[in-house]
Amino acid sequence: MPQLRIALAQVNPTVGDLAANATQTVAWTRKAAEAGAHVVVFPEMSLTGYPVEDLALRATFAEASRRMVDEAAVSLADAGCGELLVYVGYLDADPAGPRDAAAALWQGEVVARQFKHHLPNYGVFDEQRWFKAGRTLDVVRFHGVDIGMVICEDLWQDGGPVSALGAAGVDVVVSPNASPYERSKDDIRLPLVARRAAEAGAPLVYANQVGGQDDLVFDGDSFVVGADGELLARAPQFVEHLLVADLSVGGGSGAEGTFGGLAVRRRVLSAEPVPGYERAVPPVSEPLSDEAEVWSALVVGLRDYVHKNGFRSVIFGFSGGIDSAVTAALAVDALGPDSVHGVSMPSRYSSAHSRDDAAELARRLGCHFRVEPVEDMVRVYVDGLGLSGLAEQNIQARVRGMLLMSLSNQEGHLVLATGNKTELAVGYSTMYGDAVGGFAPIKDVFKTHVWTLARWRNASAEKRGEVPPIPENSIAKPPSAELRPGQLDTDSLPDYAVLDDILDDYVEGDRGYAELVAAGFAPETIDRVIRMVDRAEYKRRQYPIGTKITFKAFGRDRRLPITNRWREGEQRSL
Ligand SMILES: Nc1ncnc2c1ncn2[C@@H]1O[C@H](COP(=O)(O)OP(=O)(O)OC[C@H]2O[C@@H]([n+]3cccc(C(=O)O)c3)[C@H](O)[C@@H]2O)[C@@H](O)[C@H]1O
Ligand SMILES: Nc1ncnc2c1ncn2[C@@H]1O[C@H](COP(=O)(O)OP(=O)(O)OP(=O)(O)O)[C@@H](O)[C@H]1O
Ligand SMILES: NC(=O)CC[C@H](N)C(=O)O
Repeated sequence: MPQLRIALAQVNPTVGDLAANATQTVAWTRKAAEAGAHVVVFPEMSLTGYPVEDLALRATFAEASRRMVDEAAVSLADAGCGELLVYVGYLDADPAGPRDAAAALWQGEVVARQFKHHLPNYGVFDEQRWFKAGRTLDVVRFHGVDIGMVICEDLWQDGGPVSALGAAGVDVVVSPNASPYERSKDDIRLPLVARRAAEAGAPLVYANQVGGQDDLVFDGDSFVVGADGELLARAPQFVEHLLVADLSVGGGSGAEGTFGGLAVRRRVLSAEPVPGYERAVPPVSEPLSDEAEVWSALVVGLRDYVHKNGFRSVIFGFSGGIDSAVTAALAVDALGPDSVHGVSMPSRYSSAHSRDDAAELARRLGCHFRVEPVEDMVRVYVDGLGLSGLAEQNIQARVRGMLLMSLSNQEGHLVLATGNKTELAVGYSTMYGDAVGGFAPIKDVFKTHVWTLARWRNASAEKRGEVPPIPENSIAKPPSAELRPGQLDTDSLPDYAVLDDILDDYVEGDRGYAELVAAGFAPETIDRVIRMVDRAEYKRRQYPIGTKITFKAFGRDRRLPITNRWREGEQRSL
């Protein structure tokens, strides 16, 4: 039976940096060559990065991407990797329009080229705006093995391109992917791909991107399944990795023609099987636990946003509360303590424990910390403008926001916003105040989940014999914005456990009023929450982006009009 060693290059490309991504392709192919691989599979659009969004519509970018594929083929050959068959992803364009494309490179040339067939157009994806769909499948015979390819969403279609490849006959299917992380998505992908392998009647090689890109983070988790769906190899999540797997597969006996409406083309590169060699046992990495997975997603999303945008450090307010404490622990895990600057900005309403807890947090993390009282600055506005009530309360948050932005301008740190998904949902933040910043690491984490993550992070530190980073007091105390004497979040909001349950149903589940009542929530609480959520749309639009970890994150996943008189449960007939 012919053998083939396949390497999955789980890399972290940077959108738009064609030259760096091509250099990365050569470097990782070299590693694959050293590992004795015959075939290397990179993620979807690995030369351009993913998603390129409206860059896809720029003719100059598409042209540069097409040129880079040819240059990459030559560079690979020049680097002594010409005998490896290398699958890369890139942006193509032809008279029909832009294409999400993959190419097979061999001996300095592009030997196969295929466009994505199914263009996802839901959630965060707008691919029908960006690309035209392909209609062909390019199979190559390499070392006597027929290799077909499909790109990401093509795998998610029952009876799609994979079943066409199965009908045409292939020995292996390789698949470049850029599948963004969402909680528990890995539990869906593996059985899905196993079903596709059965449909193809061949092993399936699933190579996924890793790393952060704006509000998306990719977990990698690349793997190989056999024709029977058995998991043969699996890469670790959230790190760049070269996964190498040996496959013994049936030798090329497929047909050309039209299958499932798609034209299957074939090209023979080399009919001779590779001489027998000793197979290695491929590694099967264990997936991370639920909380470790979310934590890693938030760390990688933050780190890549900061570094890929040219920053070396971040700054934000340390209030002694749980949100800024979790943000600080994430920032230190992502960037190291020397790149994190905490600022305590006490006002007349700040409690002694909030200052102490903030200082203790900084001590435990070993990050930079300073105290900048805001009382005098606040007084200038309050007295000068005659502010009172909510206006007086909010000016404290606004002075803090201005102070942080000024330090950012002066010292070059990126400002982080510390708001969580619950606050964002109900509009519980001050615009141009605690909502300022360039990136919001926990904006897709519900408040109750913030506490869970804090406890998990402390417990995992303890297990390693390290100091738990988050002061116990920040976890245990009742949350307060401290904008007026004795203020508690629960003065304005329902209890967070109830609130998060309703939000989960209304925001994530898109449930209607009657369904929320049927779920057992008190009608007056539902009314109140729905009104707060709907009214806060304008605030969310102005909020910084942050890493998506849920099925439906605020932003591209949930696009609602701001000017909107529809209210659940308030419909009247004429
Ligand atoms: N549809 C619309 N489109 C565009 N802009 C709109 C708007 N509706 C109001 N606005 C503007 O928004 C302003 C109101 O928003 P804003 O100034 O932010 O103020 P607002 O939402 O009225 O008050 C902030 C709330 O968040 C709470 N808070 C603040 C800070 C931190 C925390 C925390 O615990 O983390 C909580 C605070 O206790 C208070 O309940 C209006 O004065 C108006 O200028
Ligand atoms: N006294 C303060 N010193 C420094 N930063 C502050 C202070 N008060 C608020 N902030 C900043 O504003 C954010 C909003 O905090 P606030 O105390 O209003 O409520 P919160 O949403 O419960 O946040 P946290 O749990 O971090 O306190 C904080 O996370 C922090 O970054
Ligand atoms: N890039 C894509 O086609 C991604 C879509 C796919 N359903 C996924 O999230 O895995």
